[in-house]
Amino acid sequence: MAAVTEDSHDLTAEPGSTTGPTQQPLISVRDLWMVFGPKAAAVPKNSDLCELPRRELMQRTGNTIAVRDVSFDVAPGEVFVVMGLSGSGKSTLVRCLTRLIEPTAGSVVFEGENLLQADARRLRELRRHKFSMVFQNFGLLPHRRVVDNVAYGLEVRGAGKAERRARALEVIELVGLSGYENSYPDQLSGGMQQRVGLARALAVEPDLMLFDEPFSALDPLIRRDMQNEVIRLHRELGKTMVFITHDLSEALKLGDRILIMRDGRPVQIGTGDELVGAPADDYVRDFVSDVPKGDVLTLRWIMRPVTDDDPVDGPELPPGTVIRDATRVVLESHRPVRVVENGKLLGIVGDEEILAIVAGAR
Ligand SMILES: Nc1ncnc2c1ncn2[C@@H]1O[C@H](COP(=O)(O)OP(=O)(O)OP(=O)(O)O)[C@@H](O)[C@H]1O
Repeated sequence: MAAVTEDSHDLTAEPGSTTGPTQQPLISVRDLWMVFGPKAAAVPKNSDLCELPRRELMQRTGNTIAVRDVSFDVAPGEVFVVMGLSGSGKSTLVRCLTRLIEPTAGSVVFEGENLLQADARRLRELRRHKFSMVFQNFGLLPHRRVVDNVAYGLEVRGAGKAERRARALEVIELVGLSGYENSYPDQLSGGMQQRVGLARALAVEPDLMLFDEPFSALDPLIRRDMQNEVIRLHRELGKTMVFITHDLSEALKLGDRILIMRDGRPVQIGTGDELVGAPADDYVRDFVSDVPKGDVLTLRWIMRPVTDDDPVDGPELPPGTVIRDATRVVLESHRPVRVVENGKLLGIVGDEEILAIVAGAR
């Protein structure tokens, strides 16, 4: 796993890993900077200023670097999570994707189009037809019934009343809110209000859904329900999602890949098992230290090469099997499990490898 170096933007996993979009990306971000303050554009070009600690840069120039040289691709249908502590630049980064905040430098290419060159009219069109956002504070219109909140994006787009209502009722059912069409937001619990937020975002059939810490304000149990809801909707609809969170367990649960940010910098991009199995630096290592490894890592991470002494007639499992799910098979078998991909024997896993993880030795 490559850590960030001054001359390297490759934060993805090493060859042979399972990650990284292989098809044409839906959205492609390159060398993106967002600097707040006077003469912001000068900052990315000035390596001395870029290296200053936050406070000093502010004192000397009045600028804050919120997003610092970030590059990544999101594949169609992927759930891409941006994770980091408060102030790490997550919200700014995601707002730059649709130019709700105007980036200082870099490029954002969406479906082959450089969004930084789009004029105001084209941007409006894209925001109405291609993107939708789910916010932490729900962002519902208090004086509108659920059905009218959900239909809002279609109304802005100029859809007729009957069409709007039909589509709104369809997505209200999809998010499990049938029966509440005529309620007002303040008659609903937080979780239900966020379901309305989800329905409103889905109603416009966007190509890209952006989630800005949508569940942070919810109680833990409701939050878990809503995470499962997003997983279900993603499975059913296959939408591409960019999801911001500061919660690692949420990131691991939802993300196909996760970008970890620190002080505006990208620290590592990878699947959950890559972050846990090969953290790029001490910061990521610290972040993932409490994650139960057996719940995240797969057999690929613990298999050992086959030697002449190893019996090779044990049960067979694919390398992507999560260790937790393989534990019983391995421990119950008298022979090591063979890790096989496309008919090829990659390695074997025996009791020792499993127990080392369960006992926290690896
Ligand atoms: N409009 C602004 N003007 C000046 N500085 C800003 C502005 N918006 C954000 N910042 C600064 O940019 C940095 C990144 O902020 P951002 O809100 O993107 O972080 P975040 O990771 O989303 O944090 P949080 O989870 O608290 O929202 C912070 O130092 C913040 O103070």
